[in-house]
Amino acid sequence: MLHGRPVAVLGGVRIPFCRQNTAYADVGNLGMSVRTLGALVEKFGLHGQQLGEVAMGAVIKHPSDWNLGREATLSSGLSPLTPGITLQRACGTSLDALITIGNKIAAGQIEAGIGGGSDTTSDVPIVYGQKLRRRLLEAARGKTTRDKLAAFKGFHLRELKPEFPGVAEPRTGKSMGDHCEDMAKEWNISRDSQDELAVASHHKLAAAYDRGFFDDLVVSFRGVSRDNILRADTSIEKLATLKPAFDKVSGRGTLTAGNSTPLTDGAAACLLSTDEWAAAHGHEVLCHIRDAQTAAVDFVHGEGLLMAPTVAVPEMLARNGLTLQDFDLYEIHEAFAAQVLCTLRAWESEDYCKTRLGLDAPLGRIDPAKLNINGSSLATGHPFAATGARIVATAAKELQQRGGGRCLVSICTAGGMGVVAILER
Ligand SMILES: CC(=O)SCCNC(=O)CCNC(=O)[C@H](O)C(C)(C)COP(=O)(O)OP(=O)(O)OC[C@H]1O[C@@H](n2cnc3c(N)ncnc32)[C@H](O)[C@@H]1OP(=O)(O)O
Repeated sequence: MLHGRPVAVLGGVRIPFCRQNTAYADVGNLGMSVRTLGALVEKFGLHGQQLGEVAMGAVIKHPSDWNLGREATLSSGLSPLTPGITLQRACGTSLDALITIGNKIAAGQIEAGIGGGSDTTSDVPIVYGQKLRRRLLEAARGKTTRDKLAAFKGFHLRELKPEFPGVAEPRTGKSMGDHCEDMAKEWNISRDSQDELAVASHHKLAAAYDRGFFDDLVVSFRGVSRDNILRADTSIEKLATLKPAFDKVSGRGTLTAGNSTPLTDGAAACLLSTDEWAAAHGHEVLCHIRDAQTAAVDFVHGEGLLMAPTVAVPEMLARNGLTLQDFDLYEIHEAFAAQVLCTLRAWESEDYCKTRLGLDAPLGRIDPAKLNINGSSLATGHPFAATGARIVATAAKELQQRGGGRCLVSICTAGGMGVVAILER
């Protein structure tokens, strides 16, 4: 989809992203989403207005969040006649939310809508095992005290053992970091190159904050005004001292706390519309979403878990008659420094491009000076479902400030998928 009416990006906002168990430990997805949507409503003067749709998502979600998109909309200041939907594609969630809104706009179903996402790694749903859950339901249904007590016949204390949401892939039992460590070994990605990319991300983000780039993109929340993950004073020498975080035994582990995204809380959202709606409401169009694509890899049988963007991008380029070099900016989500470097190396590899991607020649090298120029997830942090909207808001503003250009957005996700898009002004 998206090839219908042009889909305009009018802008976005986010709250500062915060390390797990810090400033947002007691807020949860709904609180973060409401603050973010409320700020977007404020920024674009949307009080009381009815939009076509709000699509929000969260990866780690409480049942009490209910339909997060609708619940957050109801507290955002928008008209209660604005519908809301909740969706989820792991780390690609809010880019997918924006594509969903964009497709509705392109198809002529709505004139304007919001896409975004939120994630908490602090206020996570911790549940009891199935046996105790069944007992509790049975007890709740019991009409008499005797019935209720009967539900606990044979109860054992071990049933109280809590179950935490896992960060491991259900099919492999390995964490994202374990999978990315495998990828780094397969593609011979050195520790130094990972640390260099991580330090550069922090320095670029700090510089962007210092020159005021984020002044209208990041709204303070809970007394925080900048991502508390950002370390402007980090250095390659400091990162070199950190121990491997995932492969701790082989002596060949290269992923550390410094070149991996930390567990993060945060939320972000963007406003999309038709060109006509933007003009009628007095808003500048920052850029358009030209196209988008998703792909998946068979990580269960050996492909790199986070390599799906390498497949999605050439499919999207071919459809649009573009080469990998036809971009002024590249926003590649930094799940791990190694994942970005594996992706770039794969696109440069003649063997991979021919045998895996079915291309005649490698996609080639990109200009590193155009990559994540305002920092990315290694420095901002990565609240899974918020990252896509953070990236689109950042890239749209950068394109507007430059007065034109084209940006490739690329996000890898858990479950071996990739979501990519082209932004253009
Ligand atoms: C598709 C996707 O996006 S997949 C990605 C999904 N996300 C994930 O999987 C999250 C991955 N990350 C993690 O699991 C965790 O952050 C880990 C395991 C990497 C690290 O966890 P922790 O060990 O708790 O990290 P912690 O924040 O304590 O940092 C460890 C040390 O490194 C130091 N450190 C971390 N980053 C930096 C930095 N940039 N500069 C200097 N020092 C740093 C810390 O100060 C700390 O030092 P200390 O031990 O002296 O206090």
